[in-house]
Amino acid sequence: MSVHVSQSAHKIQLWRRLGSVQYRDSSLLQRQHLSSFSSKADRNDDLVTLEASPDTGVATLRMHRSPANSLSMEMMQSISGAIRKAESDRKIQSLILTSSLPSGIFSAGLELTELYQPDLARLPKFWESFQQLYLDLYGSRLSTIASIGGPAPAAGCMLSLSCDYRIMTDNPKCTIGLNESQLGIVAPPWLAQQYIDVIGNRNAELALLLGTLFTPQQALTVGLVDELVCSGDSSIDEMAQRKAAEFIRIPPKARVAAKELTRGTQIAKLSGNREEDTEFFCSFVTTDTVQKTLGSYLEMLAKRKK
Ligand SMILES: CCCCCC/C=C\CC(=O)SCCNC(=O)CCNC(=O)[C@H](O)C(C)(C)COP(=O)(O)OP(=O)(O)OC[C@H]1O[C@@H](n2cnc3c(N)ncnc32)[C@H](O)[C@@H]1OP(=O)(O)O
Repeated sequence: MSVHVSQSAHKIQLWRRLGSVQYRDSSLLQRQHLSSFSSKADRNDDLVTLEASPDTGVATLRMHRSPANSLSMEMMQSISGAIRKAESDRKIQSLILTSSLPSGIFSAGLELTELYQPDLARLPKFWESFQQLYLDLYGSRLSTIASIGGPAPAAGCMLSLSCDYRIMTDNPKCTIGLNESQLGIVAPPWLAQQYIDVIGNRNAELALLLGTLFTPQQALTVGLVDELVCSGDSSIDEMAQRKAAEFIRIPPKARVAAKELTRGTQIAKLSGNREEDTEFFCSFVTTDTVQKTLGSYLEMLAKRKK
């Protein structure tokens, strides 16, 4: 236990050092105009759908925030709300998390307009919603299955890592991983720890440094996903339903206790450190250096599209 705490404290210090030393004294934001990245608050609640089936004990949470299921504050709150709703139904034991966007994109990660030239009053609430989503999904009493039919970079990968089981479509265009370093940012310690726990220290170290996005085959090899579905095989939804049924056959109390064994420490750690984590995020993301790099990344995305 004490080893865990000291390792985590060290990680937080490393994260903080990136903000306070490398980017010290750079508090003014560079304002750049990027017309295609201008949205901020979502106007409606129609971002996710929850379909619960008391007969099977399985609920399906479908994300459909067009165009890429990027995680705005409202989107994260909607997902958290749907997880809690499913949990409140005692007949539900399993949750499948998936996308219903026609493009198949699972989630493009954090909504970049929340990070770039951010609304400073909204920024802490945005980050708290991200923490809350992690706590709700990673700590859920439900068995959770990510059905990943498209790309899942950065916080999209976090959604998958927070589930108990990950099934992905075997299409090389669908990549997954924590690519933050490519954007000039770094994953928070609790997200990096999930990565380490799932793919091992060395794989995580290299992938975090390089911002690697794994193809499905590579993701399977490093253990980032548990199973691949080839087109022509049974559908990814059917496979997710089958896996959910397998989890449901385990007595729920034992299943939840087993989850607590592997996740409890990390969940308690973030729960006790939310304010500090938020303060660090807000000061880090608003530095000149991070803002410039995010601006360039957004331009690159817009150009790539053209
Ligand atoms: C400072 C400390 C912060 C620490 C935080 C650490 C935790 C998490 C960080 C993040 O999650 S940052 C987000 C990282 N995400 C990405 O790098 C993904 C960027 N997007 C893509 O690579 C691609 O869009 C895609 C997901 C692979 C899909 O590619 P595809 O070719 O199918 O579609 P596109 O044409 O590129 O995109 C469609 C549409 O979506 C918009 N979009 C994509 N990603 C985002 C996003 N993250 N936020 C906002 N908007 C996004 C893209 O601009 C297109 O919009 P339109 O032009 O169609 O309006």
